[in-house]
Amino acid sequence: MKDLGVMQPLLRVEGLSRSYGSRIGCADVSFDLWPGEVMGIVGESGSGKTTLLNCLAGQLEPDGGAVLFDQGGVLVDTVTMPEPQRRRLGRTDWAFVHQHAHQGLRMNVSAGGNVGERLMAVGARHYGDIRDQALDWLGRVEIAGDRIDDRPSAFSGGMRQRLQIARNLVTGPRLVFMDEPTGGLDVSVQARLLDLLRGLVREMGLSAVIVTHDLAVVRLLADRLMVMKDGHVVETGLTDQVLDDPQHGYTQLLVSSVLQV
Ligand SMILES: Nc1ncnc2c1ncn2[C@@H]1O[C@H](COP(=O)(O)OP(=O)(O)OP(=O)(O)O)[C@@H](O)[C@H]1O
Repeated sequence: MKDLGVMQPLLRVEGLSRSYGSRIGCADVSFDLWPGEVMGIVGESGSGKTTLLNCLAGQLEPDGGAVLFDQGGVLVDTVTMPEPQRRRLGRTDWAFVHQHAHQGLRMNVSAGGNVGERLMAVGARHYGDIRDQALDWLGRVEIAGDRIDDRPSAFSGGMRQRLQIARNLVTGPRLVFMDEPTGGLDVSVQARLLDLLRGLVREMGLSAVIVTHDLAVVRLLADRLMVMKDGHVVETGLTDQVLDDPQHGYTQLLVSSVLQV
């Protein structure tokens, strides 16, 4: 029999809340994320998805609650840890894919440099190795190797987003946060990107938290789903279960596309 006693979540979120004055951003959010699991967070505009993601990723200070991350078998609260330690996590164990690629890329640095920089942040020093790995990753995100010295400002929206993904995944992070990774792109470009992301998630066994208002994105990528409304989690469960048999009235509206999300 499997010893379930030794299993520990990668991330444990407890009672996370953040308000903006009297306006609720997110309130009392709790969940566990297991290694290799992808959690989708859905909800209409203004439901608190981005606030929650930013609090999880240490980019926004919550008013209360804990974000515990597994470090060598111990769950450490990343909210109360010293800032330099949290920044280090952001460079090593965590990755953040922004909706707008320019927020996650250095637009005036070459594509290879954008990828190589992350490797250097975790200690890589050998120029040849860094370039080889960058080249390999450009290939994995379907960017031709001869574009390695081009700047992302010369790339299309889809290419920029794929480059941002390469930059984030090259170091093998243990947890990836994604904010609307396919948002703002043409539909055909979205489909290709989604396909690519699905391949990478499966191949690398990625643990991720993905915020989106696009149910097709969670259908393809997320194992589990959290539905948010007015800052609160109203429903949570396995993705297919929630989408095929939504229990909460709000989720039913969301799934039946009555709500404009
Ligand atoms: N900087 C801010 N100042 C004041 N209120 C904010 C701020 N950021 C978000 N809010 C409010 O917090 C609530 C949640 O917003 P949030 O951006 O987290 O939602 P969202 O689900 O990510 O929306 P969208 O899908 O449109 O990005 C909203 O009522 C929003 O108006």
